[in-house]
Amino acid sequence: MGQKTVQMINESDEFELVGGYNPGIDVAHMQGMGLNDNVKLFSQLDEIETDADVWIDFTVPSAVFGNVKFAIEHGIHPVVGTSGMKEDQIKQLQQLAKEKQVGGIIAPNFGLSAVLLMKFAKEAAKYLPDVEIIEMHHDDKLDAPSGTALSTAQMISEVRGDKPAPKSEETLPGVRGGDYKGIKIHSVRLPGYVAHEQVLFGSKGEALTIRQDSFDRGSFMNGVKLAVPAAAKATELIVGLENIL
Ligand SMILES: NC(=O)C1=CN([C@@H]2O[C@H](COP(=O)(O)OP(=O)(O)OC[C@H]3O[C@@H](n4cnc5c(N)ncnc54)[C@H](OP(=O)(O)O)[C@@H]3O)[C@@H](O)[C@H]2O)C=CC1
Ligand SMILES: O=C(O)C1=N[C@H](C(=O)O)C[C@H](O)C1
Repeated sequence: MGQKTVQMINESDEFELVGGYNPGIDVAHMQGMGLNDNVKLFSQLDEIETDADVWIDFTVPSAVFGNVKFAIEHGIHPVVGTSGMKEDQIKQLQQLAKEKQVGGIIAPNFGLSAVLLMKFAKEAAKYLPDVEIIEMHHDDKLDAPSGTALSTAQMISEVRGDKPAPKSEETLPGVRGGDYKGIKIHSVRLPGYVAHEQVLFGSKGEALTIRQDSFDRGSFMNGVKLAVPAAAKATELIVGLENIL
């Protein structure tokens, strides 16, 4: 995603890349990404000195909270794609953003198909409250469930409330998947996959399946392009791309 972001910025007339950060910085690799000579590279958070307006974070679940906190504290508006942040961490960052008046955007998914899937699933759950989610990703993904699946479950539970999933004895532990307020989430990790999600609704005598597929990681950049100017003028930390579309 870092490479796609650099490519998108280099091709844009609106944005300029002024810096890059990676604690395990590999200069040769970064040079291969087509960075200009005036792009400053940093390998330690506390060494970052920049007049950047926006911080785009596609990193790892263990680092994202610290990165975004640093950005807000230094007046840089965050655009966050990294998954795996806990609800209380997001709340803390929202509070900090409010105090500092440095807003930004956290988007579990920057792909339009995924944003629409979440909206449609929330609508469907009003009428079809029995639902399970299957998310499918490449086998390098560090976290499970995906941020998108968790966000889908959160949006569905806003309209249907808590509803326990049917009880069944697991003769193979974990076989019924994770449980978010009664919504079962199943995470598939396979080579060849990119990012995909299905939301399955069941009812008496009928069913509805909503599916989205991200086949190319460049597709997430459409959402990032929209998020950057919106984040730069935001005074609070917005969660969900749908809130700026
Ligand atoms: N919201 C969205 O639309 C999307 C979100 N994502 C999410 O974005 C994140 C990144 O995905 P992806 O690019 O596939 O993952 P990768 O593992 O390919 O890239 C993560 C990068 O973060 C670097 N990194 C590791 N630790 C830190 C740190 N402490 N601070 C800064 N950088 C660090 C890694 O460097 P090194 O290799 O040297 O360890 C690596 O370059 C994931 O959480 C993923 O779920 C992905 C796609 C779309
Ligand atoms: O790791 C990925 O690839 C993706 N991560 C995000 C998530 O956890 O939902 C978004 C998209 O699914 C791709």
